[in-house]
Amino acid sequence: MTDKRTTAPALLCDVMIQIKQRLRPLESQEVLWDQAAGRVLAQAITAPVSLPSFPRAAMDGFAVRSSDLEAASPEQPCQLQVRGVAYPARPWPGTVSVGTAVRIMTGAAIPEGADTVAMLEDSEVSADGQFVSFRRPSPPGRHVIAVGEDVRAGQVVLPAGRVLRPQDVALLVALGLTSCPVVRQPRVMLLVSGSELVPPGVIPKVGEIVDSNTPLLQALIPRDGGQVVEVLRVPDDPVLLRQAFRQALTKDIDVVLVSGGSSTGDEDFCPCVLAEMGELVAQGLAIRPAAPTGFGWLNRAGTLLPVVLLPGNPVACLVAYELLAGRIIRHLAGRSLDLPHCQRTAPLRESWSSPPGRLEWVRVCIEQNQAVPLRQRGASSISSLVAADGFFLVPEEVTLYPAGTIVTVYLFDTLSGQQF
Ligand SMILES: Nc1nc2c(c(=O)[nH]1)N[C@H]1C(S)=C(S)[C@@H](COP(=O)(O)OP(=O)(O)OC[C@H]3O[C@@H](n4cnc5c(N)ncnc54)[C@H](O)[C@@H]3O)O[C@H]1N2
Ligand code: MOO
Repeated sequence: MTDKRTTAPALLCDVMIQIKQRLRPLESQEVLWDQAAGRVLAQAITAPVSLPSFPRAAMDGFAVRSSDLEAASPEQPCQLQVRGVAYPARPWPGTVSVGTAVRIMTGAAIPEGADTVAMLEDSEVSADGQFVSFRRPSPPGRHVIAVGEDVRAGQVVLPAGRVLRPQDVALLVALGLTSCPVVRQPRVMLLVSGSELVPPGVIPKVGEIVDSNTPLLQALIPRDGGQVVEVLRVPDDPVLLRQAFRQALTKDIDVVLVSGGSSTGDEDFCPCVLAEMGELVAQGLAIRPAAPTGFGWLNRAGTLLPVVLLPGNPVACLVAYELLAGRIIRHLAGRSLDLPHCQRTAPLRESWSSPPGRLEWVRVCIEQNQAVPLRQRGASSISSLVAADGFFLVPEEVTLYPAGTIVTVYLFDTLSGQQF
């Protein structure tokens, strides 16, 4: 094995520039509507039809000719002859002629001849049901949903790049579309290195620890539109690591995330193996925590496979995922590179000093609308991640945020149900 870290830590932004230059979002695939929510639309959708496609009643009442009720007043009600009933599934087939009305239910097609719906509440029906009278006019278009009022045929209803929401899928289906083109989901391989690791559910002996990074990553990756398709646990052994990297080259995957073995310890072989078998672009990033994070490429038959070396410490693993790996997955998935968290601003309750030249990721709680950095700062403390409401970032050039500085807090909870 060659020498350990010898170069200065790379800037995260420089690594991201290379990634954007060398990697394109994945190709599109057609999915059925029931698989579309949460996927990224690959092409804009143009409405093939108008919605509604026929004029519809917005209220229960009577479809009438507005001109018939022009003179209606409490003193001189207008009486019309009732000719039939229009239901949503059973349109009334005739034409509403002068002096006539058709009872109509909400959602039913407005029959020919009628141009307004007089509400049921404004009507008085004769005992035999043959006539109906109105005490006030109903202007043209009243309680009628016109053709194209919701969507006009030819209109762009959803732009390319949209992460489809449930209501977007409802619109697609309402327009008669049963599938749509979406960006293929990046397929991710997790390569989990560490001789001390036992899989989730196995009771560790002394010296062993449970692999908690795999569940962490398996839960984070779908948030960014990726799919974990392979998980491989490998002891800290360069021969087995080389074998695992070779295996990665045979798999139908788009990204490799390696957990552990990224640093300078005697058994941290991942950077060297990556350098040997591909290209190690960065060994160490100017970030804190997760400084040992590495990045590089494997070359699979001319196609570049990005490889992120995530530090083994759980907090560092999460930070390296959020700042680098998650961004690569979102880029491939056609999503924004911005952090996907809900954000809020809050003043810092106490001052915060930060090392120069490193982007710092700080765990924080929101208390009484103030951002309170956590006391527990260890890179192996999973409970600190659980206790935190979110994090804020301190840019490379900042060394001090005095108390009261307004920081942007990225919240771990994705829905804003939480009350602070
Ligand atoms: N001399 C130096 N030593 C270290 C440096 C350094 O710059 N110089 N950096 C430290 C930092 S910062 C970190 S972070 C760690 C990163 O180390 P590795 O990526 O090589 O990770 P490991 O040594 O394999 O593990 C570190 C720690 O995390 C535990 N671990 C590993 N994998 C998992 C997992 N899947 N689930 C839960 N916990 C895991 C592992 O047991 C170790 O306790 O290096 C420092 N050292
Ligand atoms: O990245 Mo390490 O977790 O800073 O200790």
